[in-house]
Amino acid sequence: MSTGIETFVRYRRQLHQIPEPGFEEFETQRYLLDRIAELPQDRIEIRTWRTGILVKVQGADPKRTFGYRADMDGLPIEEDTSYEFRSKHPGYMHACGHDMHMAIGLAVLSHFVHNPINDHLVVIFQPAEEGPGGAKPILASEELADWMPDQIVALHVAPEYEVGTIAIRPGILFANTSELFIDLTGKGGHAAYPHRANDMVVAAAHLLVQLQSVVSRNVNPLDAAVVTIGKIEGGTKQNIIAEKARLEGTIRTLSKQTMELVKSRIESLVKGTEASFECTARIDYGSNYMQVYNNEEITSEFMDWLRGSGTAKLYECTEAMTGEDFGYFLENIPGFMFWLGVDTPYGLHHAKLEPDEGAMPVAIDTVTRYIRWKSEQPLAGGKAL
Ligand SMILES: CC(=O)N[C@@H](CCC[C@H](N)C(=O)O)C(=O)O
Repeated sequence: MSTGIETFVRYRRQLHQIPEPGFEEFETQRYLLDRIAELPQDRIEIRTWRTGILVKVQGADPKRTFGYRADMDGLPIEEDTSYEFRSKHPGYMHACGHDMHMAIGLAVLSHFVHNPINDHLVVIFQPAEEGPGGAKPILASEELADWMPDQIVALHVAPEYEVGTIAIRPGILFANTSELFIDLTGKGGHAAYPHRANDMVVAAAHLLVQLQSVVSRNVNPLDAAVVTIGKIEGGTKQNIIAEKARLEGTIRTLSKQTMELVKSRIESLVKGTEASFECTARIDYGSNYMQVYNNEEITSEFMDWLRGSGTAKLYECTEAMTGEDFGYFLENIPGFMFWLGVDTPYGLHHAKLEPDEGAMPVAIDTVTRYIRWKSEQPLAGGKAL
């Protein structure tokens, strides 16, 4: 593996071409293992966990372990970028920057293999961030147990910030999330005999509108919550009354209490739908993600370091209603996540997302210099950080 930025930009483009769903990142895993095999092997150990990869770089005189985490999965989006290196997997796209997160991970790994520090480094390539969530099970895995970092860092591309900007805040950065799947079952029938059927397309339409009242009428306006239904399905043909309908969405809140309130209101509305439309309903909350809570002390220290380092312009941002299963890492390991400005008019999860690759050297420089600096700080009173 050569070490110039053009190498990692090339890797990002190659990864961009092979987006895969969560826990099916087989080609991605193979690609990363091939790149990791090109590194000098004498100071690294490699483990796989499902479709993920853990790589440990041995420190010269280790007292602690630093971690960098990159997510690996793509999204079910038909790409509509102007790239020559568009996705080769029909219907799938890296529309959340995970291709860049992984390429930056390879660069961080390569940097510390070639330029050792005293402490250990573990780079974690984690599957299934978009769902159902790889962070929680990888944290519980045997493969990570004896390599558990003492401090961990991750980043996420941010279309709304200029290249050269890092946005972060101590404390909560991203929301608590819960997926939401509602299945309605009524009685299908002939389109011309509505009185003999219970139409689940109509029931779903009413429920969809009622769900909009949860945030606007049940959540304190000074609190924050989102209920988004991103997909709705129902029926089989234009002249058949639909027996079944399904709503798929996500709930976001900045506190666990609000998550409970939102879920209990949704459950009441769904019960009401059963009564009103004489149907049965089933709610499935899919996967839930812990909020991303940046360790206040370490994040403030990083922000002070960043102001002095000049590797990027610091912006202290507000919380976002995005979700990230990196929250589970931060529940267990002190550390932080930051937004990396990639300056593009289209947002995350958009078919035209084209993050500016000029952000890659900013991230690589910041992460490697920060970890090196942190590793050189004396340990106070036997503490790991
Ligand atoms: C950074 C980002 O976009 N993350 C995703 C995480 C999705 C979690 C889960 N599948 C859900 O939809 O609740 C996001 O949509 O924020």
